[in-house]
Amino acid sequence: MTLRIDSLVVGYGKREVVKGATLQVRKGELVGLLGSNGSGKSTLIKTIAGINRHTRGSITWNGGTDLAALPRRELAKIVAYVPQSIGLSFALDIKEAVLLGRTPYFGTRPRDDDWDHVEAAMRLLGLDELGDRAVTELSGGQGQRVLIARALAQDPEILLLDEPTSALDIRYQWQTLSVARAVTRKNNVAGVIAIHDLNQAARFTDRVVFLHDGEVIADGPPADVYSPELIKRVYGVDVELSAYKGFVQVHPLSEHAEHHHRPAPFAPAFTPRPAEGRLELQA
Ligand SMILES: Nc1ncnc2c1ncn2[C@@H]1O[C@H](COP(=O)(O)OP(=O)(O)OP(=O)(O)O)[C@@H](O)[C@H]1O
Repeated sequence: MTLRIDSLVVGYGKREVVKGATLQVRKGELVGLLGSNGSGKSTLIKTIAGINRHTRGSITWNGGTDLAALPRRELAKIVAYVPQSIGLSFALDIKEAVLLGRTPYFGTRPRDDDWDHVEAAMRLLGLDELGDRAVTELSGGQGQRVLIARALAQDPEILLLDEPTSALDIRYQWQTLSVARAVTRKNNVAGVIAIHDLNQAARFTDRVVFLHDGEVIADGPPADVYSPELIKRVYGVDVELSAYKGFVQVHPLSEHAEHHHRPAPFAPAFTPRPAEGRLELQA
């Protein structure tokens, strides 16, 4: 019951971007994919989703199903993918857009069961409040929530989220990450989320995998994996770690932040006046 990615190589033209990545995601687990801009996170996620093709290695599910060899409709019953960018250009209302997630399951017409999935997904993402607006009229964050609802309506076994919270305000960031966390656990889904916020990754994921220049350089629970050395290597930033309610948290150290940690320079409250042979307090 595992998504296995073995020695995966993916490139654009002759340029390799994912360079032999190996990782696994078990059912019920949410894995955070971390790494600097351009490290290969989206490329890896799109390859699992069947959008990019790998040149070497393998992607298997449940001990042997080669995901890259599945017909598109069969793949869509297993894998749901939420892209980084919005791109909702069809003249559909919200409900119809979420219903697109059910197309692998019905023939010409959706059944009651399909609508049940649509309504449940809309409720989870707070979309029922938005009524029957056209998706082209939604804000960036509302559109992002429609895409996530569409992926959940798909009732996948593998859920791939590429920076799903980048356009969301803090309320919906937390709601979306909580939903991703809950859905992977409750529905026994293998979840992968590319995410930039190290603190949210620590809060919501079971495990983090760091990609660095297309290679996996760390893999494990955030509290075990995060270290100032690793973060310096990946992002070139000096950080300090702390614990908050049992979660590891990362604090970048700027010149300014370091200044606050230093004791104030010693300033005597009085000045000796040797000429007069005694000490006087300064006013
Ligand atoms: N369609 C493409 N054609 C050519 N090169 C691409 C394409 N998409 C991505 N790349 C290159 O592949 C590398 C990895 O990009 P990718 O989008 O996978 O990184 P990422 O880790 O998701 O980055 P970010 O954090 O900025 O989203 C980058 O150098 C990028 O320029």
